[in-house]
Amino acid sequence: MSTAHHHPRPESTTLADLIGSSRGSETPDWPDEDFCKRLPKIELHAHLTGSIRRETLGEIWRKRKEQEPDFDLEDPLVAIPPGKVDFDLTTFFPLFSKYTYNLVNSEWSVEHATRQVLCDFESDGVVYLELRTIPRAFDETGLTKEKYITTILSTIDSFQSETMRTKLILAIDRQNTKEEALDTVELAIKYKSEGIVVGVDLCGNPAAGDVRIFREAFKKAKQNDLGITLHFAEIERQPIKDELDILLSFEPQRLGHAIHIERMMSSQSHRAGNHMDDRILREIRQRKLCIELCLSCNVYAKMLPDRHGNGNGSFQDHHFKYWWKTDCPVALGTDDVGVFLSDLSNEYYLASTHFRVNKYELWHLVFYSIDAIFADQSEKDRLKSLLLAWGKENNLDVGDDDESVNEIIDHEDEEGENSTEQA
Ligand SMILES: CNc1ncnc2c1ncn2[C@@H]1O[C@H](COP(=O)(O)O)[C@@H](O)[C@H]1O
Repeated sequence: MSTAHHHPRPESTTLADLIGSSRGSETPDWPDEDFCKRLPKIELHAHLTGSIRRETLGEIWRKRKEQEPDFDLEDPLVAIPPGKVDFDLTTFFPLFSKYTYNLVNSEWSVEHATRQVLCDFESDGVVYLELRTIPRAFDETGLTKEKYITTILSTIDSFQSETMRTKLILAIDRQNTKEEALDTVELAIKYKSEGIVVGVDLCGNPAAGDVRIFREAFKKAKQNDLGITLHFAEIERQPIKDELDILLSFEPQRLGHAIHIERMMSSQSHRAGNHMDDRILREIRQRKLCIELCLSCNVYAKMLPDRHGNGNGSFQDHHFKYWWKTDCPVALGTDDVGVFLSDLSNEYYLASTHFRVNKYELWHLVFYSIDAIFADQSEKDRLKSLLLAWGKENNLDVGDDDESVNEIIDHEDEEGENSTEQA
């Protein structure tokens, strides 16, 4: 990757060396936590309900208890103990369906929780945020899907500032019906003109659902100029054989997680006879789709294949290692910071320490992902000038303008094709 040409990486051999050197004063190229916090960041993969702090759930729970002493949902401190992050895919989804959705189910609680989520992203140095949420109706409080969304939209609207701009993606749950998916797209179309709703996502339990039924919904989203991002290959065996082909036929600009598609990482699967399809990988790289990567989520939820033979995949096994050297933009994201307890600056710090990403390269990751946001050109321009100015102030060799940075990006594009094979 050409950025490495600008800033050769020291030949540290162990992670301990690397973490040590990144904190040492002799190697100013290595980011520390403060750098990662100050770096103006873009968050493109954050689920609203999964981003709610446990303390906030506690506040909502206590208020509810005051109003309804018979309210019998467990205290969040018991249901989701402080510090617990080891949810796997079988315990993770029920956390929402069995707990959070029974608590955050009224206009007040949705607004209160959304406000806290926005505050937290802003104070972590996020300058552009795309939150996503599945429109949900709550019969017990009479909150309709539309009211749920308009409550979030007005909270976002009242929070907009020069420091952080927020957009909203409406998500289709893999367990939705065809009609429910179409309704979600209709809602997105209806609110798009107000400027906050920018796209549609497909998420939910990756072991469930048949994505073929969503063809029409995504076609409609595309026709109406909504951005499309899809959770992709989160598990090794998709519920239907050609799921990944079908998802690519929805013409997404971005893919979330994109874990189980890389041949280089699947030698064990090869032996087991479920080898990944290089065609899918090539297609993604040819289209230069933006890959939204969530390190802590994937490690804590044990979603990564074990490549070092020491149990579940660790940070070093993360496919960030692969993607950040391709010409596909990589957008680091938190996924569910309320569950995995790692904020976006920490995700940058983790990437930097585990994969030897220097300050310039970290900055470049953000810069290169700007074109993958779903907002319009004026927002992209704002972010580019902000990043360029910040890079200069912090003595990064960012070039004089947007174009000189893009020259580096063009150079990377030429390298793209071959590395699929090397991989
Ligand atoms: C491994 N990571 C993930 N993979 C797939 N879907 C995920 C997810 N993390 C969260 N969600 C989806 O987002 C909902 C919570 O936010 P909202 O109520 O919509 O705001 C969850 O119910 C789940 O369907």
